[in-house]
Amino acid sequence: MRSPKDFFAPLAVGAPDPVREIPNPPSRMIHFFDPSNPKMAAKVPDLAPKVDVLLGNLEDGVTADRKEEARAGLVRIARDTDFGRTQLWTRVNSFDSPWALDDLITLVTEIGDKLDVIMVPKVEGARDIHYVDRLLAQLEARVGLRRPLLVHAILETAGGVANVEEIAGASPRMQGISLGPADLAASRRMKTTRVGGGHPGYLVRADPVGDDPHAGRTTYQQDLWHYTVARMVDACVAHGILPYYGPFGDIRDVVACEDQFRNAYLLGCVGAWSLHPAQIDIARKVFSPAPTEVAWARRVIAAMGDGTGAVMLDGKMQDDATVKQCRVVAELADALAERDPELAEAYAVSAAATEEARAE
Ligand SMILES: CC(=O)SCCNC(=O)CCNC(=O)[C@H](O)C(C)(C)COP(=O)(O)OP(=O)(O)OC[C@H]1O[C@@H](n2cnc3c(N)ncnc32)[C@H](O)[C@@H]1OP(=O)(O)O
Ligand SMILES: O=CC(=O)O
Ligand SMILES: [Mg+2]
Repeated sequence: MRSPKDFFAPLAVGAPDPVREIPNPPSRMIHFFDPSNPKMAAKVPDLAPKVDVLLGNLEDGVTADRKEEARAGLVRIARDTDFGRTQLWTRVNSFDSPWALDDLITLVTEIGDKLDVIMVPKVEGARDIHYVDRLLAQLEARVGLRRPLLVHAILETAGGVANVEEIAGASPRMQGISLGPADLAASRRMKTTRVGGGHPGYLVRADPVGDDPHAGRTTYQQDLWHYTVARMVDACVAHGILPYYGPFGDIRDVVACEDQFRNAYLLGCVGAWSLHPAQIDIARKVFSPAPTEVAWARRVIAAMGDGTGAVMLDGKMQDDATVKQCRVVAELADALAERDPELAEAYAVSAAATEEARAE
């Protein structure tokens, strides 16, 4: 275990000081693109202003014979594109692969100043984070980076889930964790071939009425990922880092995608991956609180004055705890409004409408 006293000392001479607080700009959608795919690469400049995070993916989804091209493509794109306020992330290959070492060396030395976060797949435990932590410090020192790169782990092995708390707290570089339901299903030997979402066979059934065990028994499909997402959220929040839902593979099923993203949002996740342009607006909608929720949160905050005691609002009890719940929503809305003029307008309109309703 690393001593708390030296947790914030650089791991290489000349590397930048580690961050003490994880930056939390909007990251509602982490949009994946394959830098070796010319069609996707051509869309990056147009996509940049529409997404919170663009991620150049080098791992699964990129064929083995295009790994080098993907790496070189990402270097080119990072140098040639104005990303504005949009963050640039990458997902490197897994540490047991023949490509990971060159991914890290090339990307940090060539475009380390452009990258915000390095996503690491198939993290099994703190040992994987310690490895990348030291290596990044050495590379940062070599090229003289002044800002440390942050690390994001994918939770996609049974071992990783068993060790999720130690992963979340393994380094001051830890920015967040995403659920990886495809690899995790394989690792656990779950019998689903879907990428995220529920399964018609995983259900609860209402009790029988009368003697017929088949008649009138409604079933409800369940979320296969509930336990893991909840566990991941607790591990992340306990360590001051950010939880994300990962991929939803049925691109055409925009309804189920929205439901899966919303489950994650309600449980505490700050964003999800978008694999296709069609999923960008779903994530924006789901991970931005609805104007009515924001208006309600602001009403509770206003009614609670200094935030202590108990009051009744529209028949609902409010107290010190509910005002904290409402601050989560209101603070998220303020942060998003700062970035997104459309949302700023929607939240301002809802605030004005609430004021009017109260005055009447
Ligand atoms: C389990 C995991 O690890 S998930 C993460 C790894 N996987 C990925 O990153 C997958 C990323 N996404 C993709 O590869 C693609 O979206 C696919 C394969 C799912 C579907 O691709 P297509 O069959 O081309 O979809 P579709 O025909 O609807 O695409 C429409 C257009 O959007 C483009 N497009 C598709 N996905 C993306 C994307 N992620 N980013 C930018 N552009 C995209 C296509 O190139 C196509 O361009 P065109 O109009 O110039 O021809
Ligand atoms: O990498 C993501 C996954 O679901 O696997
Ligand atoms: Mg995976």
